[in-house]
Amino acid sequence: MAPRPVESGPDPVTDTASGERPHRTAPHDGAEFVVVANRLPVDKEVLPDGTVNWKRSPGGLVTALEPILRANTGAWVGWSGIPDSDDNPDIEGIDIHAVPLSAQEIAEYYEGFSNATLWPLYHDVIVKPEYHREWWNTYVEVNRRFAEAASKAAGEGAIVWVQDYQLQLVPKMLRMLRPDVKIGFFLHIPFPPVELFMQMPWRTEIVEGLLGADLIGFHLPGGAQNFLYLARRLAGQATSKGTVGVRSRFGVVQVGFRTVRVGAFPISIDSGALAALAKTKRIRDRAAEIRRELGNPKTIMLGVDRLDYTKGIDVRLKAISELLAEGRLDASETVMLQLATPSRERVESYKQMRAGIEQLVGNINGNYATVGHPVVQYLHRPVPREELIAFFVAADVMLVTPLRDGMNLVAKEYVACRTDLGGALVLSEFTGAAAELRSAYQANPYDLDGVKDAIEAAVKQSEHEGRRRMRALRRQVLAHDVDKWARSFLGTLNAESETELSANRGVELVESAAPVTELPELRPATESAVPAESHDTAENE
Ligand SMILES: O=P(O)(O)OC[C@H]1O[C@H](O[C@H]2O[C@H](CO)[C@@H](O)[C@H](O)[C@H]2O)[C@H](O)[C@@H](O)[C@@H]1O
Ligand SMILES: Cc1cn([C@@H]2O[C@H](COP(=O)(O)OP(=O)(O)O)[C@@H](O)[C@H]2O)c(=O)[nH]c1=O
Repeated sequence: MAPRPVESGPDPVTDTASGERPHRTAPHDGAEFVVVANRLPVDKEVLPDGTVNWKRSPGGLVTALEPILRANTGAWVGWSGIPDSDDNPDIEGIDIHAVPLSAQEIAEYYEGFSNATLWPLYHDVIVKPEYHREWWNTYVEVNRRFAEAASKAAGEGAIVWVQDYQLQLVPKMLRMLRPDVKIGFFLHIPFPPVELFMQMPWRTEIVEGLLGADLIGFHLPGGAQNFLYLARRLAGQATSKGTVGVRSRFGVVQVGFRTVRVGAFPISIDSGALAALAKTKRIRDRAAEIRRELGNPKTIMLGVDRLDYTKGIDVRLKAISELLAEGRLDASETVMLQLATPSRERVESYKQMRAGIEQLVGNINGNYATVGHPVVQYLHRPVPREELIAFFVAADVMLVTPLRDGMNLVAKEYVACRTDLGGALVLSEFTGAAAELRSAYQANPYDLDGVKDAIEAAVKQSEHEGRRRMRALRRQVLAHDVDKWARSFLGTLNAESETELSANRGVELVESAAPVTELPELRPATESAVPAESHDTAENE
Protein backbone atom coordinates (compact mmCIF):
# COMPACT_ATOMS: atom_id res chain seq x y z
CA MET A 1 0.00 0.00 0.00
CA ALA A 2 1.40 3.38 -0.99
CA PRO A 3 1.43 5.63 2.04
CA ARG A 4 0.28 9.20 1.50
CA PRO A 5 1.83 12.10 3.41
CA VAL A 6 -0.42 13.94 5.83
CA GLU A 7 0.10 17.49 4.66
CA SER A 8 -0.11 16.86 0.93
CA GLY A 9 -2.15 19.82 -0.30
CA PRO A 10 -5.91 20.29 -0.77
CA ASP A 11 -8.07 17.24 -0.27
CA PRO A 12 -11.76 16.53 0.36
CA VAL A 13 -11.22 16.57 4.10
CA THR A 14 -9.44 19.90 4.48
CA ASP A 15 -10.66 22.08 1.59
CA THR A 16 -12.69 25.06 2.77
CA ALA A 17 -16.13 25.71 1.30
CA SER A 18 -14.58 28.21 -1.13
CA GLY A 19 -11.93 25.71 -2.18
CA GLU A 20 -9.17 28.03 -1.02
CA ARG A 21 -6.77 27.70 1.85
CA PRO A 22 -7.66 30.38 4.39
CA HIS A 23 -4.92 32.70 5.57
CA ARG A 24 -5.24 34.97 8.53
CA THR A 25 -4.40 38.61 8.56
CA ALA A 26 -5.33 39.71 12.10
CA PRO A 27 -5.04 38.07 15.52
CA HIS A 28 -8.20 36.35 16.70
CA ASP A 29 -10.38 37.29 19.64
CA GLY A 30 -11.98 34.48 21.53
CA ALA A 31 -11.62 31.89 24.27
CA GLU A 32 -8.27 30.66 25.50
CA PHE A 33 -9.56 27.14 26.04
CA VAL A 34 -12.08 25.53 23.73
CA VAL A 35 -13.69 22.11 24.02
CA VAL A 36 -15.07 20.70 20.78
CA ALA A 37 -17.41 17.76 21.29
CA ASN A 38 -20.31 16.24 19.42
CA ARG A 39 -22.69 17.30 22.15
CA LEU A 40 -23.13 20.45 24.14
CA PRO A 41 -22.88 19.84 27.88
CA VAL A 42 -26.63 20.43 28.33
CA ASP A 43 -29.91 18.91 27.11
CA LYS A 44 -33.06 20.89 26.40
CA GLU A 45 -36.02 20.16 28.64
CA VAL A 46 -39.46 21.67 28.03
CA LEU A 47 -41.33 21.81 31.34
CA PRO A 48 -45.10 21.13 31.56
CA ASP A 49 -45.79 24.88 31.73
CA GLY A 50 -43.89 25.35 28.45
CA THR A 51 -40.79 26.95 29.92
CA VAL A 52 -37.46 25.75 28.62
CA ASN A 53 -34.77 24.45 30.91
CA TRP A 54 -31.27 23.32 29.85
CA LYS A 55 -30.10 20.55 32.13
CA ARG A 56 -26.75 18.82 32.38
CA SER A 57 -26.45 15.89 29.96
CA PRO A 58 -25.80 12.35 31.17
CA GLY A 59 -22.72 10.63 29.74
CA GLY A 60 -19.12 10.30 30.76
CA LEU A 61 -17.72 13.07 28.63
CA VAL A 62 -19.81 15.83 30.17
CA THR A 63 -19.32 14.44 33.65
CA ALA A 64 -15.58 14.67 33.08
CA LEU A 65 -15.18 18.04 31.39
CA GLU A 66 -17.84 20.33 32.78
CA PRO A 67 -16.06 21.18 36.05
CA ILE A 68 -12.79 21.92 34.26
CA LEU A 69 -14.46 24.28 31.81
CA ARG A 70 -16.32 26.17 34.46
CA ALA A 71 -13.12 26.63 36.41
CA ASN A 72 -11.40 28.02 33.33
CA THR A 73 -14.13 30.13 31.65
CA GLY A 74 -13.72 28.43 28.33
CA ALA A 75 -15.87 27.82 25.29
CA TRP A 76 -17.71 24.65 24.24
CA VAL A 77 -18.49 23.89 20.60
CA GLY A 78 -21.14 21.19 20.11
CA TRP A 79 -24.56 20.11 18.91
CA SER A 80 -27.67 20.71 21.03
CA GLY A 81 -29.05 17.23 20.36
CA ILE A 82 -32.10 18.67 18.54
CA PRO A 83 -32.67 18.53 14.76
CA ASP A 84 -32.58 21.82 12.82
CA SER A 85 -32.32 23.87 15.98
CA ASP A 86 -30.65 27.25 16.16
CA ASP A 87 -30.81 27.21 19.98
CA ASN A 88 -27.65 28.58 21.54
CA PRO A 89 -28.19 28.05 25.28
CA ASP A 90 -26.81 30.59 27.67
CA ILE A 91 -24.87 28.71 30.34
CA GLU A 92 -23.16 30.49 33.16
CA GLY A 93 -19.38 30.20 32.96
CA ILE A 94 -19.24 28.53 29.52
CA ASP A 95 -19.32 30.32 26.18
CA ILE A 96 -21.55 28.05 24.10
CA HIS A 97 -21.15 27.74 20.30
CA ALA A 98 -23.92 25.48 19.04
CA VAL A 99 -23.40 23.68 15.73
CA PRO A 100 -26.84 23.08 14.18
CA LEU A 101 -27.46 19.74 12.49
CA SER A 102 -30.27 19.00 10.03
CA ALA A 103 -32.37 15.85 10.35
CA GLN A 104 -30.46 14.35 7.44
CA GLU A 105 -27.11 15.17 9.03
CA ILE A 106 -28.22 13.56 12.27
CA ALA A 107 -29.24 10.44 10.37
CA GLU A 108 -26.01 10.23 8.35
CA TYR A 109 -23.31 11.77 10.57
CA TYR A 110 -24.53 10.90 14.11
CA GLU A 111 -26.76 7.83 13.83
CA GLY A 112 -25.04 6.62 10.66
CA PHE A 113 -21.29 7.07 10.41
CA SER A 114 -20.64 7.77 14.11
CA ASN A 115 -22.93 5.20 15.69
CA ALA A 116 -23.52 2.52 13.06
CA THR A 117 -20.03 2.58 11.50
CA LEU A 118 -17.36 3.86 13.90
CA TRP A 119 -18.97 2.81 17.21
CA PRO A 120 -19.31 -0.90 16.33
CA LEU A 121 -15.97 -0.96 14.47
CA TYR A 122 -14.15 0.48 17.47
CA HIS A 123 -16.03 -1.82 19.88
CA ASP A 124 -14.74 -5.13 18.52
CA VAL A 125 -17.45 -5.33 15.80
CA ILE A 126 -19.95 -6.61 18.39
CA VAL A 127 -22.48 -5.71 15.70
CA LYS A 128 -21.49 -5.44 12.05
CA PRO A 129 -20.35 -1.94 11.06
CA GLU A 130 -22.11 -0.46 8.04
CA TYR A 131 -20.05 1.38 5.44
CA HIS A 132 -21.97 3.90 3.31
CA ARG A 133 -20.32 6.55 1.15
CA GLU A 134 -23.15 9.07 1.78
CA TRP A 135 -22.63 8.71 5.54
CA TRP A 136 -18.90 9.31 5.12
CA ASN A 137 -19.51 12.42 2.96
CA THR A 138 -21.81 13.85 5.61
CA TYR A 139 -19.30 12.99 8.34
CA VAL A 140 -16.66 14.98 6.42
CA GLU A 141 -19.06 17.91 5.95
CA VAL A 142 -20.17 18.02 9.58
CA ASN A 143 -16.58 17.72 10.83
CA ARG A 144 -15.76 20.71 8.62
CA ARG A 145 -18.53 22.74 10.27
CA PHE A 146 -17.27 21.84 13.75
CA ALA A 147 -13.75 22.86 12.71
CA GLU A 148 -15.04 26.19 11.41
CA ALA A 149 -17.01 26.81 14.60
CA ALA A 150 -13.93 25.96 16.70
CA SER A 151 -11.86 28.30 14.59
CA LYS A 152 -14.34 31.13 15.33
CA ALA A 153 -14.51 30.35 19.05
CA ALA A 154 -10.75 30.17 19.65
CA GLY A 155 -8.66 33.17 20.51
CA GLU A 156 -5.12 33.65 19.21
CA GLY A 157 -2.90 30.78 20.33
CA ALA A 158 -5.78 29.07 22.17
CA ILE A 159 -5.76 25.49 23.37
CA VAL A 160 -8.45 23.53 21.55
CA TRP A 161 -9.38 20.12 22.89
CA VAL A 162 -11.32 17.99 20.39
CA GLN A 163 -13.25 15.06 21.82
CA ASP A 164 -14.06 11.65 20.49
CA TYR A 165 -14.80 9.51 17.49
CA GLN A 166 -17.48 11.74 16.01
CA LEU A 167 -14.86 14.43 15.25
CA GLN A 168 -11.71 12.63 14.13
CA LEU A 169 -11.23 14.86 11.08
CA VAL A 170 -11.46 18.11 13.03
CA PRO A 171 -7.78 18.26 14.12
CA LYS A 172 -6.46 18.38 10.55
CA MET A 173 -9.23 20.71 9.35
CA LEU A 174 -8.72 23.08 12.25
CA ARG A 175 -4.95 23.12 11.74
CA MET A 176 -5.52 24.26 8.15
CA LEU A 177 -7.80 27.06 9.37
CA ARG A 178 -5.85 28.06 12.47
CA PRO A 179 -2.19 27.08 12.51
CA ASP A 180 -1.72 29.28 15.60
CA VAL A 181 -3.81 27.12 17.96
CA LYS A 182 -2.60 24.13 19.95
CA ILE A 183 -4.79 21.10 19.27
CA GLY A 184 -5.41 18.12 21.53
CA PHE A 185 -7.59 15.15 20.63
CA PHE A 186 -8.92 12.55 23.06
CA LEU A 187 -10.66 9.33 22.04
CA HIS A 188 -13.17 8.22 24.68
CA ILE A 189 -13.88 4.85 23.15
CA PRO A 190 -11.41 2.02 22.51
CA PHE A 191 -9.10 2.38 19.52
CA PRO A 192 -9.50 -0.94 17.72
CA PRO A 193 -6.94 -3.58 16.88
CA VAL A 194 -5.17 -2.85 13.59
CA GLU A 195 -6.81 -5.81 11.82
CA LEU A 196 -10.28 -4.40 12.53
CA PHE A 197 -9.40 -0.77 11.76
CA MET A 198 -8.18 -1.87 8.33
CA GLN A 199 -11.82 -2.64 7.36
CA MET A 200 -12.53 1.08 7.27
CA PRO A 201 -12.71 2.31 3.67
CA TRP A 202 -11.59 5.80 4.77
CA ARG A 203 -8.91 4.57 7.15
CA THR A 204 -6.12 6.79 5.80
CA GLU A 205 -8.25 9.92 5.97
CA ILE A 206 -9.11 9.18 9.60
CA VAL A 207 -5.51 8.60 10.64
CA GLU A 208 -4.44 11.75 8.80
CA GLY A 209 -7.32 13.71 10.35
CA LEU A 210 -6.13 12.76 13.83
CA LEU A 211 -2.52 13.60 12.97
CA GLY A 212 -3.57 17.25 12.67
CA ALA A 213 -3.44 17.31 16.50
CA ASP A 214 -0.38 18.06 18.62
CA LEU A 215 -1.36 15.40 21.15
CA ILE A 216 -3.61 12.38 20.60
CA GLY A 217 -4.84 10.71 23.78
CA PHE A 218 -6.32 7.26 24.36
CA HIS A 219 -7.52 5.61 27.55
CA LEU A 220 -5.03 2.74 27.32
CA PRO A 221 -1.48 2.22 26.03
CA GLY A 222 -2.74 -0.49 23.65
CA GLY A 223 -4.89 2.02 21.74
CA ALA A 224 -1.96 4.43 21.46
CA GLN A 225 0.27 1.65 20.13
CA ASN A 226 -2.33 0.55 17.57
CA PHE A 227 -2.52 4.14 16.37
CA LEU A 228 1.27 4.52 16.10
CA TYR A 229 1.42 1.42 13.92
CA LEU A 230 -1.30 2.82 11.63
CA ALA A 231 0.39 6.22 11.41
CA ARG A 232 3.45 4.39 10.05
CA ARG A 233 1.57 2.03 7.81
CA LEU A 234 -1.25 4.22 6.45
CA ALA A 235 0.11 7.74 6.66
CA GLY A 236 3.72 6.79 6.01
CA GLN A 237 5.06 8.78 8.95
CA ALA A 238 8.07 8.01 11.08
CA THR A 239 7.07 7.04 14.60
CA SER A 240 8.70 6.04 17.84
CA LYS A 241 8.71 2.30 18.42
CA GLY A 242 8.94 1.68 22.15
CA THR A 243 5.96 0.88 24.35
CA VAL A 244 3.70 3.71 25.51
CA GLY A 245 3.16 4.11 29.25
CA VAL A 246 0.24 5.42 31.30
CA ARG A 247 0.63 9.23 31.40
CA SER A 248 4.28 8.59 30.51
CA ARG A 249 6.58 7.33 27.73
CA PHE A 250 4.59 9.06 25.01
CA GLY A 251 4.82 7.87 21.44
CA VAL A 252 5.87 10.31 18.74
CA VAL A 253 4.85 10.71 15.11
CA GLN A 254 6.97 13.05 13.00
CA VAL A 255 4.66 14.83 10.52
CA GLY A 256 6.87 17.04 8.39
CA PHE A 257 8.29 19.59 10.82
CA ARG A 258 5.62 18.87 13.40
CA THR A 259 5.91 16.42 16.25
CA VAL A 260 2.66 14.72 17.22
CA ARG A 261 2.63 13.05 20.60
CA VAL A 262 0.52 9.98 21.31
CA GLY A 263 -0.27 8.87 24.84
CA ALA A 264 -2.49 6.98 27.28
CA PHE A 265 -4.54 9.06 29.72
CA PRO A 266 -7.23 6.97 31.48
CA ILE A 267 -10.17 9.24 32.21
CA SER A 268 -11.71 9.35 35.66
CA ILE A 269 -14.34 11.09 37.77
CA ASP A 270 -14.58 13.87 40.33
CA SER A 271 -13.98 11.26 43.03
CA GLY A 272 -13.59 13.60 46.00
CA ALA A 273 -16.83 15.46 45.28
CA LEU A 274 -18.76 12.22 44.75
CA ALA A 275 -17.41 10.70 47.96
CA ALA A 276 -18.39 13.83 49.88
CA LEU A 277 -21.91 13.77 48.44
CA ALA A 278 -22.30 10.05 49.12
CA LYS A 279 -21.57 10.69 52.81
CA THR A 280 -24.31 13.31 53.25
CA LYS A 281 -27.35 12.49 55.37
CA ARG A 282 -29.64 13.28 52.45
CA ILE A 283 -28.06 10.58 50.27
CA ARG A 284 -27.75 8.05 53.12
CA ASP A 285 -31.41 8.51 54.01
CA ARG A 286 -32.43 8.10 50.39
CA ALA A 287 -30.28 4.96 50.09
CA ALA A 288 -32.01 3.46 53.14
CA GLU A 289 -35.38 4.40 51.66
CA ILE A 290 -34.47 2.69 48.36
CA ARG A 291 -33.66 -0.49 50.30
CA ARG A 292 -37.05 -0.32 51.99
CA GLU A 293 -38.83 0.37 48.70
CA LEU A 294 -37.18 -2.73 47.24
CA GLY A 295 -38.55 -4.82 50.14
CA ASN A 296 -35.36 -4.92 52.25
CA PRO A 297 -33.77 -7.78 50.32
CA LYS A 298 -30.56 -9.36 51.56
CA THR A 299 -28.76 -8.48 48.32
CA ILE A 300 -29.34 -5.56 45.97
CA MET A 301 -27.51 -5.88 42.67
CA LEU A 302 -27.28 -2.81 40.45
CA GLY A 303 -26.60 -2.07 36.78
CA VAL A 304 -26.35 1.53 35.49
CA ASP A 305 -25.83 2.01 31.78
CA ARG A 306 -26.87 3.75 28.61
CA LEU A 307 -28.94 1.14 26.81
CA ASP A 308 -26.11 0.09 24.50
CA TYR A 309 -25.16 -3.33 23.15
CA THR A 310 -21.56 -2.73 24.24
CA LYS A 311 -22.55 -2.61 27.92
CA GLY A 312 -23.29 -6.33 28.28
CA ILE A 313 -26.61 -5.85 30.07
CA ASP A 314 -27.74 -9.13 28.52
CA VAL A 315 -24.62 -10.85 29.88
CA ARG A 316 -25.44 -10.01 33.49
CA LEU A 317 -29.14 -10.87 33.05
CA LYS A 318 -28.28 -14.28 31.59
CA ALA A 319 -25.81 -14.91 34.41
CA ILE A 320 -28.41 -14.01 37.04
CA SER A 321 -31.02 -16.16 35.35
CA GLU A 322 -28.72 -19.20 35.42
CA LEU A 323 -27.61 -18.54 39.02
CA LEU A 324 -31.27 -18.46 40.06
CA ALA A 325 -32.00 -21.64 38.10
CA GLU A 326 -29.06 -23.41 39.77
CA GLY A 327 -30.07 -22.25 43.24
CA ARG A 328 -26.84 -20.30 43.64
CA LEU A 329 -28.92 -17.13 44.08
CA ASP A 330 -32.14 -17.07 46.06
CA ALA A 331 -34.93 -15.10 44.37
CA SER A 332 -36.58 -14.39 47.72
CA GLU A 333 -33.58 -12.48 48.99
CA THR A 334 -32.23 -10.89 45.80
CA VAL A 335 -33.25 -7.83 43.77
CA MET A 336 -31.49 -6.78 40.59
CA LEU A 337 -32.08 -3.14 39.68
CA GLN A 338 -31.16 -2.22 36.12
CA LEU A 339 -31.17 1.48 35.25
CA ALA A 340 -30.97 1.92 31.49
CA THR A 341 -30.85 5.38 29.92
CA PRO A 342 -32.39 5.48 26.45
CA SER A 343 -29.64 5.94 23.86
CA ARG A 344 -29.41 6.23 20.04
CA GLU A 345 -32.93 4.88 19.77
CA ARG A 346 -33.28 5.28 16.02
CA VAL A 347 -30.25 3.10 15.25
CA GLU A 348 -31.51 -0.36 14.24
CA SER A 349 -29.05 -2.37 16.36
CA TYR A 350 -30.14 -0.41 19.45
CA LYS A 351 -33.82 -1.16 18.79
CA GLN A 352 -33.08 -4.87 18.50
CA MET A 353 -30.97 -4.91 21.63
CA ARG A 354 -33.66 -3.17 23.67
CA ALA A 355 -36.21 -5.77 22.66
CA GLY A 356 -33.82 -8.57 23.65
CA ILE A 357 -33.06 -7.10 27.06
CA GLU A 358 -36.69 -6.44 27.89
CA GLN A 359 -37.48 -10.02 26.97
CA LEU A 360 -34.75 -11.30 29.32
CA VAL A 361 -36.12 -9.11 32.16
CA GLY A 362 -39.61 -10.49 31.47
CA ASN A 363 -38.35 -14.09 31.42
CA ILE A 364 -36.53 -13.79 34.75
CA ASN A 365 -39.52 -12.17 36.44
CA GLY A 366 -41.89 -14.64 34.81
CA ASN A 367 -39.88 -17.52 36.23
CA TYR A 368 -38.80 -16.23 39.64
CA ALA A 369 -40.88 -13.23 40.81
CA THR A 370 -43.67 -13.46 43.36
CA VAL A 371 -46.63 -11.09 43.45
CA GLY A 372 -45.37 -7.62 44.37
CA HIS A 373 -41.74 -8.79 44.35
CA PRO A 374 -40.07 -8.72 40.93
CA VAL A 375 -36.52 -10.07 40.93
CA VAL A 376 -35.39 -7.64 38.24
CA GLN A 377 -36.54 -4.04 38.40
CA TYR A 378 -35.85 -2.28 35.12
CA LEU A 379 -36.11 1.49 34.55
CA HIS A 380 -35.77 2.72 30.98
CA ARG A 381 -35.19 6.42 31.60
CA PRO A 382 -32.36 8.73 32.66
CA VAL A 383 -31.83 8.87 36.40
CA PRO A 384 -30.87 12.18 38.04
CA ARG A 385 -27.38 12.34 39.47
CA GLU A 386 -28.29 12.46 43.19
CA GLU A 387 -30.70 9.57 42.83
CA LEU A 388 -27.95 7.62 41.08
CA ILE A 389 -25.56 8.22 43.96
CA ALA A 390 -28.17 6.96 46.42
CA PHE A 391 -28.52 3.80 44.29
CA PHE A 392 -24.73 3.31 44.43
CA VAL A 393 -24.79 3.65 48.23
CA ALA A 394 -27.70 1.21 48.50
CA ALA A 395 -26.29 -1.49 46.20
CA ASP A 396 -24.44 -4.49 47.63
CA VAL A 397 -23.09 -5.62 44.27
CA MET A 398 -22.47 -3.42 41.25
CA LEU A 399 -22.56 -5.26 37.93
CA VAL A 400 -20.45 -3.73 35.14
CA THR A 401 -20.20 -6.32 32.37
CA PRO A 402 -19.49 -4.63 29.01
CA LEU A 403 -18.32 -6.65 26.04
CA ARG A 404 -16.06 -3.66 25.35
CA ASP A 405 -15.98 -0.18 26.91
CA GLY A 406 -13.48 2.66 26.54
CA MET A 407 -13.39 3.32 30.29
CA ASN A 408 -16.74 2.97 32.14
CA LEU A 409 -17.09 5.80 34.60
CA VAL A 410 -19.96 4.09 36.41
CA ALA A 411 -17.53 1.53 37.86
CA LYS A 412 -15.35 4.31 39.27
CA GLU A 413 -18.39 6.25 40.55
CA TYR A 414 -19.62 3.23 42.50
CA VAL A 415 -16.24 2.85 44.16
CA ALA A 416 -16.01 6.57 44.96
CA CYS A 417 -19.44 6.45 46.62
CA ARG A 418 -18.58 3.50 48.91
CA THR A 419 -17.06 5.61 51.68
CA ASP A 420 -18.28 2.89 54.10
CA LEU A 421 -16.02 0.31 52.37
CA GLY A 422 -19.18 -1.71 51.73
CA GLY A 423 -20.31 -3.22 48.46
CA ALA A 424 -18.55 -5.22 45.76
CA LEU A 425 -17.75 -4.49 42.13
CA VAL A 426 -18.09 -7.12 39.40
CA LEU A 427 -16.16 -5.77 36.42
CA SER A 428 -15.65 -6.91 32.86
CA GLU A 429 -12.02 -7.37 31.83
CA PHE A 430 -12.88 -5.55 28.61
CA THR A 431 -13.47 -2.14 30.13
CA GLY A 432 -10.74 0.48 30.30
CA ALA A 433 -11.44 0.64 34.03
CA ALA A 434 -10.31 -2.98 34.49
CA ALA A 435 -6.68 -1.94 33.96
CA GLU A 436 -6.89 0.22 37.09
CA LEU A 437 -9.53 -1.51 39.25
CA ARG A 438 -7.62 -4.71 39.82
CA SER A 439 -9.33 -5.52 43.13
CA ALA A 440 -12.73 -5.83 41.53
CA TYR A 441 -14.25 -9.26 40.87
CA GLN A 442 -13.13 -9.31 37.25
CA ALA A 443 -14.56 -11.60 34.59
CA ASN A 444 -14.45 -12.21 30.85
CA PRO A 445 -17.96 -11.24 29.68
CA TYR A 446 -17.85 -13.86 26.93
CA ASP A 447 -17.36 -16.58 29.54
CA LEU A 448 -20.78 -16.86 31.16
CA ASP A 449 -19.58 -19.35 33.78
CA GLY A 450 -16.80 -16.95 34.73
CA VAL A 451 -19.31 -14.09 35.08
CA LYS A 452 -21.57 -16.28 37.22
CA ASP A 453 -18.65 -17.24 39.47
CA ALA A 454 -17.66 -13.59 39.85
CA ILE A 455 -21.24 -12.57 40.76
CA GLU A 456 -21.59 -15.41 43.24
CA ALA A 457 -18.24 -14.59 44.85
CA ALA A 458 -19.21 -10.92 45.16
CA VAL A 459 -22.61 -11.74 46.68
CA LYS A 460 -21.11 -14.18 49.18
CA GLN A 461 -17.90 -12.30 50.07
CA SER A 462 -17.03 -11.94 53.76
CA GLU A 463 -17.15 -8.48 55.26
CA HIS A 464 -13.38 -8.58 55.76
CA GLU A 465 -12.71 -9.49 52.13
CA GLY A 466 -15.17 -6.87 50.89
CA ARG A 467 -13.51 -4.11 52.92
CA ARG A 468 -10.05 -5.19 51.77
CA ARG A 469 -11.03 -5.04 48.12
CA MET A 470 -12.99 -1.81 48.40
CA ARG A 471 -10.13 -0.10 50.24
CA ALA A 472 -7.73 -0.96 47.40
CA LEU A 473 -10.23 0.17 44.76
CA ARG A 474 -10.83 3.45 46.54
CA ARG A 475 -7.12 4.19 46.78
CA GLN A 476 -6.91 3.97 43.01
CA VAL A 477 -10.05 5.97 42.23
CA LEU A 478 -9.43 8.74 44.75
CA ALA A 479 -5.81 9.21 43.73
CA HIS A 480 -6.55 9.26 40.00
CA ASP A 481 -9.45 11.63 39.52
CA VAL A 482 -10.70 13.62 36.54
CA ASP A 483 -8.60 16.58 37.51
CA LYS A 484 -5.49 14.43 37.22
CA TRP A 485 -6.71 13.19 33.83
CA ALA A 486 -7.23 16.68 32.44
CA ARG A 487 -4.04 18.05 33.94
CA SER A 488 -1.90 15.21 32.65
CA PHE A 489 -3.39 15.58 29.15
CA LEU A 490 -3.24 19.38 29.05
CA GLY A 491 0.17 19.43 30.75
CA THR A 492 1.52 17.15 28.05
CA LEU A 493 -0.15 19.22 25.33
CA ASN A 494 1.40 22.37 26.77
CA ALA A 495 4.89 20.95 27.21
CA GLU A 496 7.49 22.17 24.74
CA SER A 497 7.83 19.87 21.72
CA GLU A 498 10.81 17.58 21.33
CA THR A 499 11.66 18.63 17.78
CA GLU A 500 15.33 18.43 18.59
CA LEU A 501 14.83 14.80 19.60
CA SER A 502 12.87 13.82 16.54
CA ALA A 503 16.02 12.73 14.71
CA ASN A 504 16.11 9.86 17.20
CA ARG A 505 13.21 8.07 15.59
CA GLY A 506 12.73 4.64 16.99
CA VAL A 507 13.67 5.52 20.54
CA GLU A 508 11.44 6.71 23.36
CA LEU A 509 11.34 10.47 23.15
CA VAL A 510 9.51 11.55 26.31
CA GLU A 511 9.90 10.03 29.73
CA SER A 512 7.13 11.67 31.76
CA ALA A 513 4.22 14.10 31.65
CA ALA A 514 4.88 17.76 32.29
CA PRO A 515 4.44 18.49 35.98
CA VAL A 516 1.18 20.02 37.12
CA THR A 517 2.88 23.35 37.73
CA GLU A 518 3.51 23.76 34.00
CA LEU A 519 -0.15 24.56 33.37
CA PRO A 520 -0.48 28.17 34.46
CA GLU A 521 -3.26 29.15 32.04
CA LEU A 522 -5.78 26.64 33.35
CA ARG A 523 -6.99 26.69 36.89
CA PRO A 524 -7.79 23.33 38.53
CA ALA A 525 -11.43 22.29 38.69
CA THR A 526 -11.17 21.51 42.38
CA GLU A 527 -8.82 22.88 44.98
CA SER A 528 -7.78 19.51 46.26
CA ALA A 529 -9.56 16.59 44.73
CA VAL A 530 -7.67 13.90 46.61
CA PRO A 531 -9.00 13.39 50.13
CA ALA A 532 -6.65 12.58 52.97
CA GLU A 533 -7.67 8.92 53.09
CA SER A 534 -6.27 8.21 49.64
CA HIS A 535 -2.78 7.85 48.28
CA ASP A 536 -1.31 7.17 44.91
CA THR A 537 -1.04 3.42 44.47
CA ALA A 538 0.92 3.48 41.21
CA GLU A 539 -0.91 0.18 40.74
CA ASN A 540 -0.95 0.51 37.01
CA GLU A 541 1.99 2.66 36.12
O1 LIG B 1 -23.78 11.26 22.96
P1 LIG B 1 -24.40 9.89 22.99
O2 LIG B 1 -24.47 9.26 21.65
O3 LIG B 1 -25.73 9.88 23.71
O4 LIG B 1 -23.45 8.95 23.90
C1 LIG B 1 -22.98 9.31 25.19
C2 LIG B 1 -21.46 9.27 25.25
O5 LIG B 1 -21.06 7.92 25.16
C3 LIG B 1 -19.68 7.60 24.99
O6 LIG B 1 -18.94 7.57 26.22
C4 LIG B 1 -17.57 7.16 26.29
O7 LIG B 1 -16.88 8.06 27.10
C5 LIG B 1 -16.77 7.76 28.50
C6 LIG B 1 -15.88 8.81 29.13
O8 LIG B 1 -14.60 8.79 28.56
C7 LIG B 1 -16.17 6.38 28.68
O9 LIG B 1 -16.08 6.07 30.07
C8 LIG B 1 -17.05 5.35 27.99
O10 LIG B 1 -16.43 4.09 28.08
C9 LIG B 1 -17.27 5.71 26.53
O11 LIG B 1 -18.27 4.85 26.00
C10 LIG B 1 -19.08 8.50 23.93
O12 LIG B 1 -17.70 8.27 23.79
C11 LIG B 1 -19.39 9.96 24.09
O13 LIG B 1 -18.88 10.72 22.99
C12 LIG B 1 -20.89 10.11 24.11
O14 LIG B 1 -21.25 11.47 24.29
C1 LIG C 1 -27.38 5.56 33.11
C2 LIG C 1 -27.04 6.93 33.62
C3 LIG C 1 -25.73 7.34 33.61
N1 LIG C 1 -25.41 8.58 34.09
C4 LIG C 1 -23.99 8.98 34.07
O1 LIG C 1 -23.46 8.84 32.76
C5 LIG C 1 -22.09 8.48 32.82
C6 LIG C 1 -21.86 7.22 32.00
O2 LIG C 1 -20.47 7.10 31.72
P1 LIG C 1 -19.80 5.74 31.31
O3 LIG C 1 -18.37 6.00 31.07
O4 LIG C 1 -20.07 4.70 32.33
O5 LIG C 1 -20.50 5.27 29.95
P2 LIG C 1 -20.97 6.06 28.62
O6 LIG C 1 -20.28 7.36 28.55
O7 LIG C 1 -22.45 6.17 28.73
O8 LIG C 1 -20.59 5.12 27.52
C7 LIG C 1 -21.74 8.31 34.27
O9 LIG C 1 -21.16 9.50 34.74
C8 LIG C 1 -23.12 8.09 34.92
O10 LIG C 1 -23.17 8.46 36.27
C9 LIG C 1 -26.38 9.43 34.59
O11 LIG C 1 -26.05 10.55 35.05
N2 LIG C 1 -27.68 9.03 34.59
C10 LIG C 1 -28.04 7.81 34.12
O12 LIG C 1 -29.24 7.46 34.13
